[in-house]
Amino acid sequence: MTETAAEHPRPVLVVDFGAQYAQLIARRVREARIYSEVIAHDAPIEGFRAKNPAALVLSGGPASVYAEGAATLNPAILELGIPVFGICYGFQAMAQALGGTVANTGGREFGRTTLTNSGGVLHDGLGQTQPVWMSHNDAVQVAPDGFTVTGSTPGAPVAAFENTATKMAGVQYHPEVLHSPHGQQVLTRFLYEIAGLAPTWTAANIAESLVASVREQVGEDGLAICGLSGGVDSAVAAALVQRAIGDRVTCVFVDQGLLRAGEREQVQTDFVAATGARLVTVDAADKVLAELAGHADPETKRKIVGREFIRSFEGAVSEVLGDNASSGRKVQYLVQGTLYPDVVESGGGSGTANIKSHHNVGGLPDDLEFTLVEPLRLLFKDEVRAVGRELGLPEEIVNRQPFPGPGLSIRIVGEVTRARLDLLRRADAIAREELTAAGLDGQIWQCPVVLLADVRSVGVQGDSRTYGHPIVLRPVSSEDAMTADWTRVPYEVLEAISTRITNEVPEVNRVVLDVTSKPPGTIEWE
Ligand SMILES: Nc1ncnc2c1ncn2[C@@H]1O[C@H](COP(=O)(O)OP(=O)(O)OP(=O)(O)O)[C@@H](O)[C@H]1O
Ligand SMILES: O=c1[nH]c(=O)c2[nH+]cn([C@@H]3O[C@H](COP(=O)(O)O)[C@@H](O)[C@H]3O)c2[nH]1
Ligand SMILES: NC(=O)CC[C@H](N)C(=O)O
Ligand SMILES: [Mg+2]
Repeated sequence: MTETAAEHPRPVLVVDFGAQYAQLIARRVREARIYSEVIAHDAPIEGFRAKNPAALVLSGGPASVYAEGAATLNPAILELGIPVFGICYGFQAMAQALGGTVANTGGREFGRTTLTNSGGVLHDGLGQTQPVWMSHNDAVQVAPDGFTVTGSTPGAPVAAFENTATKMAGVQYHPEVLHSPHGQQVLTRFLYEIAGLAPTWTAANIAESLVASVREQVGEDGLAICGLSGGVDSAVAAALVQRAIGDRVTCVFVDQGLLRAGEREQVQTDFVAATGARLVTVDAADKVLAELAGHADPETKRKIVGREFIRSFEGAVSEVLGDNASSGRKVQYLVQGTLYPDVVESGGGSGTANIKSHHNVGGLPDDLEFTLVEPLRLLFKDEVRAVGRELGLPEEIVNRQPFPGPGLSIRIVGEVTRARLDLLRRADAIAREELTAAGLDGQIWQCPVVLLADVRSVGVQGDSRTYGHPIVLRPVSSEDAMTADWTRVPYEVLEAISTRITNEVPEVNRVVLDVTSKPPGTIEWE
């Protein structure tokens, strides 16, 4: 291990004008293997300079550039002398700032549109026309001096422009969404051909840079505990931190009584076997179930779980310190495998709504005394998996389906009781067994099994009337959990699960399938 911190790569900064897709753009830049982060459009110019960006991408946004109070493009950032790419609002803002004109021309376009190419570097090799995804009311009327117009659509005669001398370019459409099939290629052409950047952000470099920043944060003698769940994110976070500070980190696994069948044993054996990490297990089931008693509101349950995790970590400190407990040493740092979707759904983005408080972000108590170490906070799951592979974690861990920290508490719609947990565990084990037996684990992102504890319906079993609970199957496919679709599980497999659950779990007389995408639904029911 080297002792010097690896130099952090110069980022491509995505300047956020209130876009739906700012993080998605950053992710697409990283897919082109160039490091990228999001920055607020109104961050002070010193903030931009401090990041030493390699290029800027100006995002879309809801405002009109000519409107009073619109999110303004600070002209100083165009004078940093670095390449700039504008998307939608960013394209319009750039046009206006550089002397072109933007107006509401009546040419609004939403959804699929055909772009006609007219030369240039961005669209080179894409043929005469290409489908692009649009979402705009305003349009650039006149491109700024020095820019060549390289694309047009029926509603936007100036739909793309570029100035290779100043390394500036922009497009009215959204190259970052999958519905613009050549979008990634266009973005990549900007990065490589116009901005002249090299693809160096690989899993190996990511791991190295994250290890270096953890080492810098925790310092030479800081002690840390790492919340370990058996899931992908905490396993990768633990492995990174282990690399950074060696045995000064101890993993703590908390059993809140909300786990699925077999999970505790799996963490204790698999993870320790794979990494040799020191593991302390906390049994918090009695306390957590007592705290959850009487609560049916999802956000209340999430906050209780979040708070109790921290209380368990605090309680584990003396065991972690062991012989050092009397020496006055402190465990100051708490490592969590928090990912970007956890942050954004908890309302942690700039101006984003709170959808649900993830226990490790929005569910943290106010009196938290640990300093958080969250090396994966800006990444998406597939990026984390790549880092995990790079660190040598086994595929069984890296490919594991996600399971939420609040566990079965957010899969029981209603109050959480031991009897309900027991019922749900039996149903869940059957669903998992059948999906695995059918070889579907690789296709499914995860399959929450949900108990509608306050709903009952009438059934007939063995010629008798039953009045039981429904179980919901929620198999989903996803790339990063930000959006998801319901997985088309073959009917035979669904039938096997339904038959077994209703036969083997006497409290259940109905099994239903959730056929809702995200949005409008979310993956978990609470
Ligand atoms: N049972 C647990 N004991 C200790 N820490 C936990 C536990 N469950 C969750 N955490 C902490 O909360 C973080 C967020 O949980 P989350 O479920 O999102 O991640 P994960 O379990 O590591 O990965 P996955 O998303 O694959 O389940 C974890 O990375 C871990 O730090
Ligand atoms: O550790 C976690 N703590 C939480 O509080 C939490 N809430 C949701 N999830 C997981 O996040 C992903 C997206 O879930 P939703 O569509 O339900 O928001 C899915 O993978 C969910 O399982 C959580 N994970
Ligand atoms: N998606 C966007 O960035 C839209 C930009 C601007 N608000 C328009 O309607 O034209
Ligand atoms: Mg988990």
